[in-house]
This record gives sequence, structure tokens and C-alpha cells, in this order.
Amino acid sequence: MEPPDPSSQETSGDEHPLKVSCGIILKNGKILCAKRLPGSWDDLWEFPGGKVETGESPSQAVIRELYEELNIRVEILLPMPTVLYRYPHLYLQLFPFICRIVENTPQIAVHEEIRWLNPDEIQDLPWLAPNWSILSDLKKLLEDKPDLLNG
Ligand SMILES: Nc1nc2c([nH]c(=O)n2[C@@H]2O[C@H](COP(=O)(O)OP(=O)(O)OP(=O)(O)O)[C@@H](O)[C@H]2O)c(=O)[nH]1
Repeated sequence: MEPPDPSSQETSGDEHPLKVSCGIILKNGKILCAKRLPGSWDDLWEFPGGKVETGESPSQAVIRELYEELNIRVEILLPMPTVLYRYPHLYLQLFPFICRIVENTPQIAVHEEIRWLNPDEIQDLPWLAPNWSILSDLKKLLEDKPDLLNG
């Protein structure tokens, strides 16, 4: 049998989802929610974060992204279950982390708006599709560990 052609190992992306980390920042009983900038199909709400870069772990990525996007230093309190989601144009793996702010106050740089909302209120926002699964895990987590909400 012939050895596989290396170029044929390029895939549609299914085997290698794009890794994106996001931070669920908790403080004083509220959760930080961010609205993406208008003008694209994903003008919806998300948890701040972004793509995991080469050589970086998902937790390193979220710490870097939260500094770049909101000018805050955070500490990770807990990783949450990752979410695999297939957009029509993108196969995504989201790595959500529960975080607390250790330095600075969030400043908007790449979002249209940020809001601090309580766990009931966040259900009313129009979220990016993969995030509904995170919201459901978050609800269960906060029922078990309500103290997390105080950051
Ligand atoms: N940051 C973030 N991205 C999310 C979430 N949920 C979700 O589906 N995504 C998707 O993940 C993808 C990458 O996120 P991003 O655009 O924030 O990444 P980035 O900051 O590295 O992008 P850039 O190339 O504009 O710098 C987008 O397609 C976005 O729609 C979320 O909660 N937070």
C-alpha cells in the first residue's frame, strides 16, 4: 500500500476545530456579557475571548484575550466543559473559563457594549448559538456553587 499523500491530510476542518477561549467573568453576583460589533453576521452576545494561537494553551489564550479586549488581568477559577459547534462556515471548539478580575476595570475596545447581568437576565440576550450550551452548564454550576458569583 502507498504511504498517504501528506497533502491529502488537509481536512475540511472537521478533525481540527478552530479553538476559541472565552472568559465568564463573575463579580458581585453578576456576569460580564459582551455584544460583538455590528456589521457582521455575528452581531450577537458572547463571552469575551478569541482564538487560541499556536503554542498557546486555551487558558493562556483567555488571559491574553481578556487583557487585549478589556484591559483586565484575570485569574481563572474553573474551566468549564468545552463546546463543539458546527457553523456553516466554521467548526469550532469553545473553551469557557470562569474568571475573576484581579486588576483594572473592563474597558470596551472591540465590543459594541458590555453589561453586567445576573444569571436570570443573561438568558434574555441574543447569544451566539454555541453559547446556549455554556449558559445551561453555567446555570447548573451556579446552583451548586453560588459563591462563585462573587468572583
Ligand atoms: N470570543 C468569543 N467567540 C465566540 C464565542 N462564541 C462563539 O461562537 N464564538 C466564535 O468564535 C470565533 C472566534 O472568535 P473571535 O472573533 O472573538 O476571535 P478573535 O478575537 O481571535 O478574532 P480576530 O481574528 O478578529 O482577532 C467567532 O467566529 C465567534 O463567532 C464567545 O462566547 N466568545
